[in-house]
Amino acid sequence: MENKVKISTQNLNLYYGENHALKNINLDLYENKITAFIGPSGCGKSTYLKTLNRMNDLVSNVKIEGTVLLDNENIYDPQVDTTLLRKKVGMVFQQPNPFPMSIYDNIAYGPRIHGIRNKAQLDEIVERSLKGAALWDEVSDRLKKSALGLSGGQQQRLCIARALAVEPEVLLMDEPTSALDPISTLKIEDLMDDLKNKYTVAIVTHNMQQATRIADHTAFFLVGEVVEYAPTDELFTMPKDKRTEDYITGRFG
Ligand SMILES: Nc1ncnc2c1ncn2[C@@H]1O[C@H](COP(=O)(O)OP(=O)(O)OP(=O)(O)O)[C@@H](O)[C@H]1O
Repeated sequence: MENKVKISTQNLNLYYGENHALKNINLDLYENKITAFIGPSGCGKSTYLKTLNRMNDLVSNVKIEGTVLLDNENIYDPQVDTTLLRKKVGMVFQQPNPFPMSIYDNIAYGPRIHGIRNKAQLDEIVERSLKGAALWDEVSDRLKKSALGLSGGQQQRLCIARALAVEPEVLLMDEPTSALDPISTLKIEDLMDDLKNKYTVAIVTHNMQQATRIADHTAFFLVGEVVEYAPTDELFTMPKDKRTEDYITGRFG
């Protein structure tokens, strides 16, 4: 299948005060594909991920230059409504962070904020989102119970369901399995493979095996730069840059 660009990053620079954390990033994310960002700690992977739905806007003393096109529209245009942007480009974090409320209310939270009040409609969204996150069968009989009673892996799938509830087009995941056991990790990886049929997915991971298992494309970051970006199997079997080769063979990082 041909690669269609969903997000195009052009000459993106980001500074935290004096720290030039992203250096001239040019990278395209493809629709209905999973793109992984790998690289040593502090190289800018999370920072880059967060530029894709303007989460860094919330950091004080940050300066962002360049362009990020989502379906050919610049998300950094001053006219852009960041609430709507973040509805389109959802995010899942490293630590599962369900709200201290029922499973149902966790999922209904976003749709309610966007004005949906009708009970039947909310019921339908909750069921669809939990099914989409492969959690429905495990929780359908306890929707009114606290989300905090779920296991870590279930909580992370709940957070994915919460992201799906507002019908995003892109899902950003920042090390979504690093706090989970191997079985929960495999469940989330299977789920991601499903999700890409409907969404465009970007994931930061420290786990190179994970990138090879799930990602269509992988970008290798080093001190704020993208050193190499390629189809995952190429990047891991025939890296073009010596620094990529050194990293994937475990010589540093
Ligand atoms: N909110 C912030 N304010 C100031 N500096 C920050 C902030 N967030 C990140 N940085 C700095 O930006 C650089 C890139 O950090 P970032 O978290 O993006 O790296 P990373 O590759 O995701 O690292 P890790 O794998 O450890 O999560 C680092 O030098 C970090 O100290």
